[in-house]
Amino acid sequence: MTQRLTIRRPDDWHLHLRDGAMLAGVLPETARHFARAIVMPNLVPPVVTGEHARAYRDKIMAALPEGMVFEPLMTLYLTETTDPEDIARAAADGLVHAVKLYPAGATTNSQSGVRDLTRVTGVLEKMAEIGLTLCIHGEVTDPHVDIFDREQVFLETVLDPLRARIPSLKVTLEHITTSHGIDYVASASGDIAGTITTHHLMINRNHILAGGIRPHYYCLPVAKRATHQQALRRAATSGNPRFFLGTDSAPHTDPTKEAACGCAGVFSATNTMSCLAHVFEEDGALDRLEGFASLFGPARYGLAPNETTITLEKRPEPLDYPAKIITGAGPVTVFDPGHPLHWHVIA
Ligand SMILES: NC(=O)N[C@@H](CC(=O)O)C(=O)O
Ligand SMILES: [Zn+2]
Ligand SMILES: [Zn+2]
Repeated sequence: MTQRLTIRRPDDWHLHLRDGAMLAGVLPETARHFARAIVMPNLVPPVVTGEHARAYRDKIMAALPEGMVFEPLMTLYLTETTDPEDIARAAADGLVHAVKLYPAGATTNSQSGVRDLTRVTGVLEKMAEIGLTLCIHGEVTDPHVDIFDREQVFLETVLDPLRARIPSLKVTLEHITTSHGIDYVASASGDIAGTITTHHLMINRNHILAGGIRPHYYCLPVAKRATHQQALRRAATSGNPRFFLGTDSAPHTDPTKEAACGCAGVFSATNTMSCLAHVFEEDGALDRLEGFASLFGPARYGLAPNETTITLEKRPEPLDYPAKIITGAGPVTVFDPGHPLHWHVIA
C-alpha cells in the first residue's frame, strides 16, 4: 500500500535567501514547497531599517519565477544604533515580523551585530511592548569558550539574564543544537519558542569530522554529539508547539565552502521536506510533521496556517535530487542526508 501524507503547506521560520544572483538561484528551491519564510537579514550590508526591508522584499518578489506563490516575512538586523520607532513602524505596517539578534562575530555576516546588550535595551523594551519577536542566534562569542559549548554558555550567561530583565519579550531561540537549548525552551516560563533545522535532526559532529572533514556539513551553531541530536529529534517529534521548523538553509558557493577557511552554512531548501518526512517516519511520528512544519510556527507568529496543502508519497525508488544547484553566483551543494530519501513531494 502506498503511504501518502497530506499536510498544510509548510513555512520556513528561518531562511537565508541572500540577494543578487544567489537569490534568483535559491528562491525557487524554497518556494516550490513552502508558502512563507522568515527571511534572515544578514546581507552585506545588513537589512537594518524598515526602508531596507521593504526594498529587499521587493527584490525577492521580483526574483520569484512566474507562477510561483511565496510570501517573504521580513526581519530586521538588530544593531546598537537601531531606532525603536523605525522598528515599531515597520511592524505596524505588517512588513517586519521579527528582529534578529546576532552577537557580533558569532556567525556569517554578524560583524554589525550587538556587542553590548545594554545598548539595545530601549529597542527590546519597545519590542516587548508591541509584541514583536526577537529571533536569536544563541552563541557566545568569547574566544575562550569552546565552540561546542557556546550555545549552552549563551543560555546561562546571556539569554536567561536578558529574559529576566525584560520578561515580556517574545523570544525565538534559533537553530537549537543542544539538549540544553531544548530543555531551556521547554521549561522556561514566559513567551519563548525554538526553531530546529532539518540538518541538525540528521547529522551530528561525526558527520563533519569522522573519516575526513566534510565542509558541507559545517554550519553554526556547529552540530554537536549524537546525544544532542537525539534530544533535538525528541523535541521536534514531540508535538510540543514551542518547537517548530526553521531550516536555516544557508547557501554558500562551493568554492567558499571547500576552502582552507570555509564558510558556515548548510543548504537544505531543495530536499528539506523529504528529509523531514524520513526523520518523522523513522521516529514513528509522521502524524506530527504537520504541527512541526505547518502549524506551530504560524501560531507563534500570530498568522493563520496556510489553506493550501502539499502531499508526500513514499515510493520504492529514491528521490532524485541534484547534488548541487547551479546559481548565477556559482554552484551550491545540496544537503546530503547520507542515505536515500523515499518520500517524494508529489503535489
Ligand atoms: N547557520 C550558518 O552556519 N550560517 C548562516 C548564519 C546563521 O544562521 O548563523 C549564514 O548566513 O550562512
Ligand atoms: Zn545563526
Ligand atoms: Zn541562519
